[in-house]
Amino acid sequence: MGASQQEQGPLRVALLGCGVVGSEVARLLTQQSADLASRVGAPLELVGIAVRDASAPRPLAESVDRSLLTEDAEGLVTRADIVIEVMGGIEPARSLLLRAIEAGAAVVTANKALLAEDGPTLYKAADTAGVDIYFEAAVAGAIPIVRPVRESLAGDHVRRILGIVNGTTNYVLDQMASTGMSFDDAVKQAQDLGYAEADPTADVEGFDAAAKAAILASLAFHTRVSLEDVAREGITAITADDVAWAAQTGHVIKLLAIAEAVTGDDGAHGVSVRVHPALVPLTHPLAGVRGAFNAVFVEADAAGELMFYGRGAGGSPTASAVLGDVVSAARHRVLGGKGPEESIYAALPILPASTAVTRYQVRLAVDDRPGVLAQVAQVLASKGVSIEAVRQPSEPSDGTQGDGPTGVAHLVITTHAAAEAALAATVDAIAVLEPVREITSVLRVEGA
Ligand SMILES: NC(=O)C1=CN([C@@H]2O[C@H](COP(=O)(O)OP(=O)(O)OC[C@H]3O[C@@H](n4cnc5c(N)ncnc54)[C@H](O)[C@@H]3O)[C@@H](O)[C@H]2O)C=CC1
Ligand SMILES: N[C@@H](CC=O)C(=O)O
Ligand code: NA
Repeated sequence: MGASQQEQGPLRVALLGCGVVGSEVARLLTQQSADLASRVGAPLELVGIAVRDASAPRPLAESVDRSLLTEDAEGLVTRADIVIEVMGGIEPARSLLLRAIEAGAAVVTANKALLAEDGPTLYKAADTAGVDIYFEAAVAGAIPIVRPVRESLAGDHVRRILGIVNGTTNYVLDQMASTGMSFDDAVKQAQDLGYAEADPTADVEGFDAAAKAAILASLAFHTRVSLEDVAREGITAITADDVAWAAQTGHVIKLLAIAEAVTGDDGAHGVSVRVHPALVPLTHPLAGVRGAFNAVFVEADAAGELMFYGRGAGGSPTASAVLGDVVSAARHRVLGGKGPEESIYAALPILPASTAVTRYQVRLAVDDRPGVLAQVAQVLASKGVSIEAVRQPSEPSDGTQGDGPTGVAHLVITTHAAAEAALAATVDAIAVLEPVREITSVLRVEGA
């Protein structure tokens, strides 16, 4: 350690929230204090942990001094050099972060919901105050993806980001596919394991993935993208039957987040961002992303394809990302310098998700008699939707439809890439054909 570093006094660190992530941040800050001091060039002193109820029992590592727990979050943020926000929600998290920034503190947050709703207010406040704002933990937990997109790829042109960015839904879909567990039981397990948000609706309805997609899209395309710009569909409509049929046809269902450069009908360039369940071929690397793991593919003009993989949820992995940000902010305090500011110079229009063309798989139950397939194919042709494959598989081996009516055949039609509107019109026309009993599901196919 150099002389100037030895003279540096401790940096005061305030922690807001002591739940799944906060308790692990506190543990790492205290257990690894010697290493952190060496890496930063100054000790990091945890000066307080804001909680709702300081007397409530909570599992905390022995290294953490319980007298640091306080219910005075407002007072705490004004006496710190670095404020870590891991309490979640919009308020009071936003007000506390703004207050910390105004008081001159650098801030680190894992709060994707807040960033996707009102990130620009925080970024502007941080720019005005000349302090750092870091948020690696807000997207894909432990996986370094914010920093690579925000900094490492700052000299390139990102074309597309495609990934699994929600651990809870990936865990749920994986459990349903691999063990036959029910949706509700799998969600409960994800909650018990610390993957789910305080309200797991945010996970299963796709809000959490949409917030992360908005954050990544903003960084990748130098354009403000907020939660409401993201076309969102969660996994609550996915049935055990869908999961079984996906396997039968060589796929697995994943909740995907996709942000891509698109060209509108008028030739204008823009960005489209969407989150929805999709069929992924078993041969694609995303199909092998199990449990609460996440994976993100980035396609950039010069770099080509990049893949980021790791634990996307859970206390310890998320705390790792938080601590990395704390070290960056702390180094700036010691050595000078500052992290990047918001980059929105491109200001691209946000185009509807329907601008993107994708392949689809349409599953339907029809009368089991000659000529039906020809009728269905005729509708597809008349709507300009090209067929890639038609299968009439036997029912899934788990018998999910095994006691259905006799005389019924199941058709699985995979299309070539088609526009959303053309596909919707096609499905509507097929549904009213006389031998068609039911359109069982319509799912996008990605990653072929
Ligand atoms: N759990 C995970 O795997 C990940 C969580 N995150 C984000 O990290 C943040 C925290 O998540 P978790 O630790 O899982 O949540 P949690 O619900 O386990 O912990 C939140 C903590 O903040 C405290 N808190 C909430 N409002 C408060 C207030 N007004 N005053 C004082 N304390 C308050 C709660 O009492 C609780 O201790 C959220 O923004 C979440 O989206 C990000 C990545 C992964
Ligand atoms: N609830 C989130 C936690 C991490 O961001 C998830 O399941 O991915
Ligand atoms: Na991350």
